[in-house]
Amino acid sequence: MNGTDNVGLFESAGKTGEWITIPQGRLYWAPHYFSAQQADDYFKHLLNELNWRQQSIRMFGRQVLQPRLQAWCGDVQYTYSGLTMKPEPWTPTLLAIKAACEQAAGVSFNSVLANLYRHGQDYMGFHQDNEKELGYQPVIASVSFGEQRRFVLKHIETKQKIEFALHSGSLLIMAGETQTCWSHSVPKTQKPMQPRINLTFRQIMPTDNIG
Ligand SMILES: O=C(O)CCC(=O)C(=O)O
Ligand SMILES: [Fe+2]
Repeated sequence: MNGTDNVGLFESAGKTGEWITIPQGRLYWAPHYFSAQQADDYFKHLLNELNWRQQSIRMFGRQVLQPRLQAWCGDVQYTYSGLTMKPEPWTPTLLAIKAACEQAAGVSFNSVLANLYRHGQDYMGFHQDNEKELGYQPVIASVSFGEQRRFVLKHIETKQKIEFALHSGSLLIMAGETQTCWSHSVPKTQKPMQPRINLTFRQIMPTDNIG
């Protein structure tokens, strides 16, 4: 990680991570939250268990296929970029990982967006996870299994960039003002890349409760 001060050290059940204060945001970074073996097992299970789909979203009035596969699981549906995703049920693997993430995050999650980057040409462009269903200052826990990919945070105003190498077994939590003041992305690359699975756990408010 570059360009920030690391503040405080945090331990949870022997899995060491730290909360990091960035300008207008807060991150928790635990590079080895899951062991390499555990991460490898999770990768294989998730690859088989989840109902991976390549979905299309509306962009500039056109339907565009997303450059990755996704699955949405949990207790509530979710709409973003004009795409409403009905949730698939939790699997035992997802529930185990969710519990581990909740321990570090100190909050509970009711949904997960799973992303499968099949190769280096699969990516996620700069975006903010700031839908109103996520509420004020959402806490989003992101775990990675499989291939290591770059994760780039960019401050909306100052354009400052902070980069993480999200390798297998790592946990990154975004909290505080991070979704308001920063966007984030997983860039594509020409380098040969093996598949990577990312899970982002979220707490979604049921849409009827939003005024
Ligand atoms: O794959 C990642 O690390 C990021 C995923 C992400 O930003 C998202 O699902 O909103
Ligand atoms: Fe995101």
